[in-house]
Amino acid sequence: MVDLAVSRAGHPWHDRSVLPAGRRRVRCNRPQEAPMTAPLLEILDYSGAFRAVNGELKPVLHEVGYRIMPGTITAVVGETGSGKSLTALSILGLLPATFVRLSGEIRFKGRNILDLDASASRRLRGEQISMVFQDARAALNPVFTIGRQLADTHQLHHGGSRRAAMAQAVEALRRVHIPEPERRARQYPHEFSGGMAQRAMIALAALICQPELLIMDEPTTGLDVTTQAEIMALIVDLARTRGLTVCLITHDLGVVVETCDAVVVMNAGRVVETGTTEQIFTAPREQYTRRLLAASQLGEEEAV
Ligand SMILES: Nc1ncnc2c1ncn2[C@@H]1O[C@H](COP(=O)(O)OP(=O)(O)OP(=O)(O)O)[C@@H](O)[C@H]1O
Repeated sequence: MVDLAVSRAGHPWHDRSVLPAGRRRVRCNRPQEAPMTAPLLEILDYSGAFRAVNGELKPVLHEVGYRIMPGTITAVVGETGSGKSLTALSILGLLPATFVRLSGEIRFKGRNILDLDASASRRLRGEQISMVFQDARAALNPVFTIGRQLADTHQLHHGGSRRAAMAQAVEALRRVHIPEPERRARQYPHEFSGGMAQRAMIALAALICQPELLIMDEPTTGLDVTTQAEIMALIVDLARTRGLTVCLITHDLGVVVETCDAVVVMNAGRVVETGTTEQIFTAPREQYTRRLLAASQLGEEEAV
């Protein structure tokens, strides 16, 4: 397994014209850090299946294994149905009832989180790992204002007065560049645009919850290119200024080459290849990866 600990400095692909026309490159420019040793998250030989109505097991994840090093942005890429989301949902314990774990471990800071009791698991997932889903408006509660949702979560995690929690909510909206945050805090999710709702979700998941690991499942899908770039710039900024570790599930290899430190390539429930973004985009080892890059017209030109 490749350690996804990387330095961003001097990636040769930074100088290559691999971005589609009109794309803005968002760079982390994180200073070179001391070598990191322990992964924040480690998935080991994780296999799982869905139980059909007739009781049969249909395997969907096959000995999945990858590591995410602290402070990095790691992309998980692969075609639809390759197991990216199921693996992420396994980290959060949000799997459908019909999913059966067949083997493996998911270690967070060295501890297997699949064996925690329900309350320890809830605490860990609320406080140290949080997730941003693709459709932020659907993930937010439609009957409460955005400010109230952020303030409630702030109080739940950090206690304190209602007034202080609301001030933190407004500040979090400001930090994610929502204009007029005081006024916006009094609005409901349906009054937010898709991009603004995604920012509010990031404010909630990253700034209010203050997790160590933020999992983002297609956070920019459905947004226009400019909003996508702004959202990714925000995530990169949070990773750089707060040491946030990000696992980014995406189909958009343009976003990956612009923003990520490391890449996990999945296909048909298996990890095909892992490496630094530079390795994956300039010297992919596996044919599947080369095909994926060729299909997106990024990285190696070779069409396989
Ligand atoms: N609730 C479910 N019941 C049965 N099979 C499921 C269920 N959810 C997912 N699967 C199957 O598990 C496999 C992995 O799905 P998963 O959602 O992890 O893929 P993905 O890589 O995230 O795809 P996408 O990019 O389309 O989101 C697929 O074959 C999918 O059909």
